[in-house]
Amino acid sequence: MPEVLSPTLDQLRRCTIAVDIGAARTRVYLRGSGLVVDEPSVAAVDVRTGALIAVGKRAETMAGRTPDHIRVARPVAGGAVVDVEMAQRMMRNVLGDKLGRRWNRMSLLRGSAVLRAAVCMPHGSAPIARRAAVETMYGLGARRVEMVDTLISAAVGCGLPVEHPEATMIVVCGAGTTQVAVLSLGSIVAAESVPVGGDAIDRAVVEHLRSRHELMLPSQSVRRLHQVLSGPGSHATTTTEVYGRDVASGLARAVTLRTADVRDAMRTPLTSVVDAMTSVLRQCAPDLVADLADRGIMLAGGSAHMPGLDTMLREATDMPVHIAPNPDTVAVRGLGAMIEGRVRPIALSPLGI
Ligand SMILES: Nc1ncnc2c1ncn2[C@@H]1O[C@H](COP(=O)(O)OP(=O)(O)OP(=O)(O)O)[C@@H](O)[C@H]1O
Repeated sequence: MPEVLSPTLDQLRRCTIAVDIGAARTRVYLRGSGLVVDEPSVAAVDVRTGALIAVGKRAETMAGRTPDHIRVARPVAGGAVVDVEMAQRMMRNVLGDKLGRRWNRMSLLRGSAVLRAAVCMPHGSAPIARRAAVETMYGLGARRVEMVDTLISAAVGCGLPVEHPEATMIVVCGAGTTQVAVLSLGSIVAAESVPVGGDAIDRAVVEHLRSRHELMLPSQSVRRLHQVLSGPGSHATTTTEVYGRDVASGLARAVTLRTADVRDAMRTPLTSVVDAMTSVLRQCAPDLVADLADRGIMLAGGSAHMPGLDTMLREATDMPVHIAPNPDTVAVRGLGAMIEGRVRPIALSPLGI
């Protein structure tokens, strides 16, 4: 059971940067400066020369539109860096000189001092995933890497009172993974991680259109569809027209979709998220579950922005669901708070003294 507020807080305070390398976005917090990088985890490479053509937002816009000699690579998948070299090149590029001057100045000031980085890792990461994260950071000049469970840094980033004896529940729904935890007294009481996130929910909507309406929807259109159909003020009967390519003829065609259709499509991947939530609750003592019934669940991660997701989780669990402020950056901001020393260590007096 990982400790939230443990002696490693001292080690974290010695870190210069806090990093969250996600399947969708890479975020870097620099001590003393705040969030300096929040870019898509994407790199475009010329396969003939191996040269990097674009990274981040510019590379992401190229996806699906490139000629044969350009490959759009995503070096992070399923909560782990799957291509260390590409991740290093991408990060070096998105960081530019944001880190360089300061990182170099610090190494001069400290002589041979060890440059430390803090990285948040998805709950239950395999050793190979941890190794890949460490190697990625070594390639950027770090000489020591401290790892923190994403659920813990996200809870801190949401401002949840994790060190108190009452239970708090957090659901971090990212692009490829959803992590769920109940925390109390600075520790994770129970947690689960499922390989389902916003991307799987989007894919379910695209698949619904393909199988029910024989329409291929461009992936960029899914977000607009969510906003129109599941946003504030929409009802089950609200409709919108979506354009795509007819599966058989290949020609452009429109279909009319209802909010209820989109929600039905989202429900299938969400079943695993709800199962993970109920499994975590089952592992908790009744007193903790009673706390949660009052306080509710904090929803974080980029997919918390998805209109209607909070309502669907509320309906499925019968518990209040609150969306964290700036939910997509909570993990890196929580880690940032730790490296800045803004997180108080837990102080428990030994019994009988
Ligand atoms: N406004 C929005 N509406 C709908 N979905 C959104 C919105 N903003 C972000 N998302 C979704 O959030 C996901 C990205 O979330 P986040 O940035 O937390 O991912 P990540 O940390 O890189 O991923 P992971 O934790 O799985 O490695 C994507 O699936 C994206 O489609």
